[in-house]
Amino acid sequence: MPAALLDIDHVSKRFVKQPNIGERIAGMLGVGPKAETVRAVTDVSLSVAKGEVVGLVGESGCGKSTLGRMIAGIYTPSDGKILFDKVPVAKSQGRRTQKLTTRVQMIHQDPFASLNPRIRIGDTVAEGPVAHNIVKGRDADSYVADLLGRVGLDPSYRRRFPHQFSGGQRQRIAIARALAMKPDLLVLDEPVASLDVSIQAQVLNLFMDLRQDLDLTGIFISHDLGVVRHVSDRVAIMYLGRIVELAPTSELYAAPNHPYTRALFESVPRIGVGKKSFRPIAGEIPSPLHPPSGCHFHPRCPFAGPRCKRETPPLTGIAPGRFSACHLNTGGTD
Ligand SMILES: Nc1ncnc2c1ncn2[C@@H]1O[C@H](COP(=O)(O)OP(=O)(O)OP(=O)(O)O)[C@@H](O)[C@H]1O
Repeated sequence: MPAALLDIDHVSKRFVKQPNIGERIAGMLGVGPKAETVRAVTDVSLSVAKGEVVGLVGESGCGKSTLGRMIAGIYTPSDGKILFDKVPVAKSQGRRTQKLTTRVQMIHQDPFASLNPRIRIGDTVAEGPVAHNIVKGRDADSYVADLLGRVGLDPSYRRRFPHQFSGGQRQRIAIARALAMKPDLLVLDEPVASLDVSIQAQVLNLFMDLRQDLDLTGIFISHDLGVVRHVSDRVAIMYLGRIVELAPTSELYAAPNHPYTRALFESVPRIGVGKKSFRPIAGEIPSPLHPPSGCHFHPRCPFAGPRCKRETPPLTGIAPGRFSACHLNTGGTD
């Protein structure tokens, strides 16, 4: 196994959810809610090797974006640490870390929101690399023209404004802007979720080509199992802030182990198969304000026993390179 470029070590993130003004006044009178803690990410450990792409999958609210933002240095972990090339990634770590964060770039779901509508996209793409001395101001124009060509856009488009582009083109611009920083690691947060299916395929293929050409390392966040399968070497399945299964992509899709992973696969509708071929996962996702005891999935799990309510199963090796957090793999559920 090559040395890890990214090391996530027992990382958790909690947010304190403050009551709104009305609730605060009610709180002062002793009848309103108090500040509550959202456990967005809990005790996640993961190493990513250079050149590897790891997919993060899970239902809405399971903590994928929060983990991605911690990796990109946007959020600071509440506990644990994240090392990029052996140096901590966190805003609070000072100048060395700030410089480092240019090596980690994040691409978001909504490319329009991340592009300033009043700035020509050539200037948007050039802004970061000029500010960080990656390219000199006088060379910026040709640098941007080259990058646009690389992401499949006509170099002359650099004089246009964001509203003159389609969704797929904007996402290409967002990729060009991230690549302009010469990153070693890209965190892609639902990068194709807002695009039409045919455009999704184009953007995914572009990512795959760039990945090969530039030897990029990636964290690919998506709720879409099909998309993640296409781009990832390994996949981590998250449930309510924890990784419950981690495996090489082909092995995970051939034989998912964790009951949640299996339920997730069974809940995906497939083209050409009868309506009864998919089964939604039973019950609702519990609130991360009050996660269930033991295994967070136990209230929805068909195999849950008393041990699952009592003990949190650790992520345990079940085969070379495969990990799952389920008591069924370690002596049963009682
Ligand atoms: N800044 C914040 N303040 C308070 N709570 C937050 C904040 N950011 C995220 N959360 C909460 O943390 C939990 C995890 O959110 P997160 O966005 O990481 O999940 P996700 O898996 O990326 O979901 P989605 O796919 O819907 O974006 C959610 O309950 C969310 O409401």
